[in-house]
Amino acid sequence: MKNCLTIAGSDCSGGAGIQADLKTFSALGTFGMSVVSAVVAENTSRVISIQDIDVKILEDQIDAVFEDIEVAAVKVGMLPGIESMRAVAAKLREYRPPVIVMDPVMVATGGGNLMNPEALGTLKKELIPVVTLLTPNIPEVEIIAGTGIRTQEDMKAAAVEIHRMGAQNVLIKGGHLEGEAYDLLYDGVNFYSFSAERIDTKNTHGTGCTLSSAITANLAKGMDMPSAVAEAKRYLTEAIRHGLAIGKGHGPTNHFHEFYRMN
Ligand SMILES: Nc1ncnc2c1ncn2[C@@H]1O[C@H](COP(=O)(O)OP(=O)(O)O)[C@@H](O)[C@H]1O
Ligand SMILES: Cc1ncc(COP(=O)(O)OP(=O)(O)O)c(N)n1
Repeated sequence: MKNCLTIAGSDCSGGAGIQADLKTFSALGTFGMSVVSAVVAENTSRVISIQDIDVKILEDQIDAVFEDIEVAAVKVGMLPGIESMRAVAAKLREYRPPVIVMDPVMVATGGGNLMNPEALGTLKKELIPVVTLLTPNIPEVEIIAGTGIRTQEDMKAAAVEIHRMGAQNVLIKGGHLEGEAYDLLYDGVNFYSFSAERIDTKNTHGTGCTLSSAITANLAKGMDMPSAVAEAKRYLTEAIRHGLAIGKGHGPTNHFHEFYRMN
């Protein structure tokens, strides 16, 4: 079995963050480990408060995993600010895991900033250049690339721009656009399109976390990038289709649906 590590925030309501990542790692047959970067008091409707994890214990958690266990792939999610970004970037440069997938989490679906906007420069300078794959949503692309995104051509231009910043691969998620659920992968040479039906549901809490951790697990298992993304999107689409109407706001994706009992 391959070992996957998530470095991300904790969502106490279980839909996003390390909780979504660990459920996804397990559902896809990998062993999941977690380094907590922040504790977020949030639910399906709102973010109440955030406690950043002290940098020393953040670094110690990463050391504890890497000094003892072989890590096939790392997923990086919420990093709340400059200090945590610098610490994680330094540890990733030190341990050089074979795969690093980063979801540059900025804002929760229910509203609420999960990244200090002042950390944007650090994200671009220290983290984007070390990742195997960056998976921004449309608002995140607009902030990182500094350009508005309306069309698939806009997505292509922004993917090229983010690749130039140092990400080996860029997957722009189109969930925030209208029409089919269209995502675009760029590997520096080729573009790959991934389309799925848009499911009519409000239960989409944790979709970005689920997709990036599913890609991480698939890469850990040895899939090439386009296959890892295609399979992860199949998994995610079913997890949304069978999403759970839990809570008063945006319910979470469901990791234990029939699709995975059959595969
Ligand atoms: N209603 C939906 N039906 C099917 N797929 C969706 C739906 N909403 C989002 N997706 C897909 O979920 C993934 C995450 O999308 P997005 O909402 O853009 O990111 P984030 O969750 O980070 O905001 C993408 O693959 C996107 O195409
Ligand atoms: C702790 C934590 N991390 C990440 C997110 C955002 O997750 P995402 O998968 O983008 O889902 P939405 O919340 O945007 O639906 C989070 N909310 N909490």
